Amino acid sequence: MTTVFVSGASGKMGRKVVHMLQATDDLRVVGGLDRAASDAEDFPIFGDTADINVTADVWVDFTIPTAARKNAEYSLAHGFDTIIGTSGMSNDDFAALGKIAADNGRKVMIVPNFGISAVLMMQFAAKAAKYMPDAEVVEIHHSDKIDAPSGTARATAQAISKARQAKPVAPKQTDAPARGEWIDDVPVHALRLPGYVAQEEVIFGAEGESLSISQISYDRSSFMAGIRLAIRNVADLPDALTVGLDSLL
Ligand SMILES: NC(=O)C1=CN([C@@H]2O[C@H](COP(=O)(O)OP(=O)(O)OC[C@H]3O[C@@H](n4cnc5c(N)ncnc54)[C@H](OP(=O)(O)O)[C@@H]3O)[C@@H](O)[C@H]2O)C=CC1
Ligand SMILES: O=C(O)C1=N[C@H](C(=O)O)C[C@H](O)C1
Repeated sequence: MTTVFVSGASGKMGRKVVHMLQATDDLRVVGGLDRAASDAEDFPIFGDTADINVTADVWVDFTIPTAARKNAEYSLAHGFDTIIGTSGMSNDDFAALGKIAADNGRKVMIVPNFGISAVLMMQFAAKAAKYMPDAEVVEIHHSDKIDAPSGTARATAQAISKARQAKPVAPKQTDAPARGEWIDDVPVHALRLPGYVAQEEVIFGAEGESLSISQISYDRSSFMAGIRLAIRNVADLPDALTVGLDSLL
């Protein structure tokens, strides 16, 4: 039995993760953290890390960018292998948490997207970028998402940039807001609309042809299999810091 602590337990993802854990035989939720403490569940939800009086094998965080790093600094120093789904952290945050994990003999896994369609989309986009360096990313999310662009879009842009073997031929970065945010020399466009959950399209252009790779999460259930996989395997990862789900697939 693997015990799990859910940070952001009262949020949209946190509640879904709790239900998934309660329905999974080898996983058990033993505590949660959110902005407001609660005893409405059959496990305690604490309102502050200072109040936490339970421990668990794995800490899972779905909160907000400004809270996720602080929460993980606590969890890694208090014996929890830690999985972060929260988006919006910087590469400096990733490196700092990797060091804290290593110093404490723990593992930290930071996963921009737990959905298999999104993981495959990023892999396919990296493969295409080798041959088609000109690409733009368009992501659409629900209207209460606070960070933009999404963590998935950032990771996609970074993967495209890393895989390129030639420079893009399209015009370079300009200050025109309509051209999006350039991440590692890849323009990224973020839309926020009611009715959507999460989706992304990567559009490649080359002389006389184009390629489009897209994925859609219609429901947050799309993330649960990836989260289960991460919880079951985080302790056995070879490195203190792992980014993405790819190494577990
Ligand atoms: N990697 C992936 O596959 C996925 C990642 N995400 C990411 O997960 C994160 C959460 O998304 P979502 O559930 O939709 O967001 P929600 O706003 O629904 O949930 C976030 C929860 O965190 C709580 N919270 C805020 N500050 C703290 C804190 N300091 N400590 C503990 N809890 C806190 C919020 O409380 P309050 O409401 O009171 O502020 C809220 O209950 C986002 O960054 C999102 O991008 C989402 C889906 C998939
Ligand atoms: O906020 C969300 O909902 C999501 N956030 C993640 C991101 O920023 O990429 C993952 C997924 O897109 C859902």
